[in-house]
Amino acid sequence: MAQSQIGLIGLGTMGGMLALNIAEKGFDISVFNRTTSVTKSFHENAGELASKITPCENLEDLVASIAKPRAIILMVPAGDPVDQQIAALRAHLDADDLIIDAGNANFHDTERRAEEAAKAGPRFLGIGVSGGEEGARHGPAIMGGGEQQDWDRVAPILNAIAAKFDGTPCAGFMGKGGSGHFVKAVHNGIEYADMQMIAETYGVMRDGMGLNSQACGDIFAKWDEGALKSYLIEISGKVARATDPESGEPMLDIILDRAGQKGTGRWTVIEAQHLAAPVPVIEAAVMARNLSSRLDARKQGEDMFGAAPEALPEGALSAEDLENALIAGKILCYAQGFELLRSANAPFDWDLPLPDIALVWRDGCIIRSAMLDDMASALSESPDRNLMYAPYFADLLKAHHGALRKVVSIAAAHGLAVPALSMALSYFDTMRTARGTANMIQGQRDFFGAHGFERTDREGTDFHGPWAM
Ligand SMILES: NC(=O)C1=CN([C@@H]2O[C@H](COP(=O)(O)OP(=O)(O)OC[C@H]3O[C@@H](n4cnc5c(N)ncnc54)[C@H](OP(=O)(O)O)[C@@H]3O)[C@@H](O)[C@H]2O)C=CC1
Ligand SMILES: O=C(CO)[C@H](O)[C@H](O)COP(=O)(O)O
Repeated sequence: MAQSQIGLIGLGTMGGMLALNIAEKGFDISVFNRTTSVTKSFHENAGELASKITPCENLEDLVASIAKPRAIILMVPAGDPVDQQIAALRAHLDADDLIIDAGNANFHDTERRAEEAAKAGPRFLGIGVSGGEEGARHGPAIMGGGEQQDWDRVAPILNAIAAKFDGTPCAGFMGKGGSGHFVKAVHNGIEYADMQMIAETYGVMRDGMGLNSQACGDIFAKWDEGALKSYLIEISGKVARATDPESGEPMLDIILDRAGQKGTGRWTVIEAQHLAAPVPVIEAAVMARNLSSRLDARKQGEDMFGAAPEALPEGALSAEDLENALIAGKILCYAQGFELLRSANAPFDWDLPLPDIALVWRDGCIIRSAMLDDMASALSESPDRNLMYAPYFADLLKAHHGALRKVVSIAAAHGLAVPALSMALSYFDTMRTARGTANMIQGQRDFFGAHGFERTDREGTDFHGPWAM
């Protein structure tokens, strides 16, 4: 019997769809799931793709059904499940077989697993996959990390299943170790920030401008025809326009305002702090998700102080102001994400291909957006330049930072919380202020701790002030 070209473990939301995608592209695939009934129903429902899929009830059968050297994708939750699967597989695999973790792993875990694999085998590749269920089925973006030879071995399959932008696969090798999962984490950090800023504009429209969900959805749909064209704006419009079949109410009106999270945004800001890389928009987005879960405390605050949001005066803000503010916020947030990627190169001895990352993100992934093609061009021209200083994006910022300031200031004056947009504005203002206020910090540090400071009028690093104790 012919053996499969690849195996996959974990037939959940992502794994099931990836397996169908792989089969559809003409590859024979063996699949295994912890719960056997899932494997059976997956195969029964695979339709005409079923003949390309070998369902397996245990790991021995899975391994035996794959051609050597084997490649097996793991699509299970991050953390212990991945380690458990690797440990279970190790007993059945040869040293030159390849385990591919395609989940959202913390890249530190991927680094560790790559080191363990280098010592004891089997081989190991960590790939970030983005696009959700639909992307996994019809074309995700894929960010690989590990040994180039292992990427090359499975690249024909990964390129075939990836989304295509003008015919180019949205899949790329990012470098060694955990670099693929690091790039995916930063992708998710940007995703958090993008989603949060969109949610903030929705809040201004709903609470400040008194628009209903349908009207907000119509505005998002219009924005999706302009500079903001992106998957997240598109689905925001669809979410806002949807009606709950049970109650007949707008879906948005019956969804609780408590956002879930699986940890990738948090990983991104923790790592950014370790690297001293400023990503304030992403930090604000993670903070906002954390605050969203404090439902009781927020209710207590509203009872005590009165509800914050106030209706805006007629004509105070237009949908165009919000659109332009979002354009500026989006550029600044992506700029921070790419700066974070760059700042990881030296400490991890990576050479992350920033222009290629922008190319990979152009389609298939959750943050795909019309701007990414221009970002790829700007990064190709000058990979070391902050995106906000690239002429194309600098011109957009010059045109739209006024709208960002208007939205943030009017929102603040009327109790409409816009933390991510505010952070985008603060970042922008800080990054165009040659003389900031850290001289005061240095004076304070020297006063209480004799930490020393630099002077504006002399060379040297260890000056002290005439502080009277
Ligand atoms: N959903 C999404 O949009 C995206 C998810 N990801 C990542 O992909 C991975 C899978 O996510 P998703 O498909 O959404 O998750 P699901 O919860 O839909 O599926 C999880 C799968 O993992 C299996 N599983 C769970 N725990 C274990 C375990 N301890 N040992 C073995 N198998 C286990 C489940 O098997 P069983 O049927 O037995 O429970 C199931 O097949 C995660 O790392 C996630 O972060 C990445 C990109 C997008
Ligand atoms: O990786 C993804 C999209 O790119 C997953 O959907 C992930 O679960 C999103 O993160 P969170 O669950 O924390 O919102």
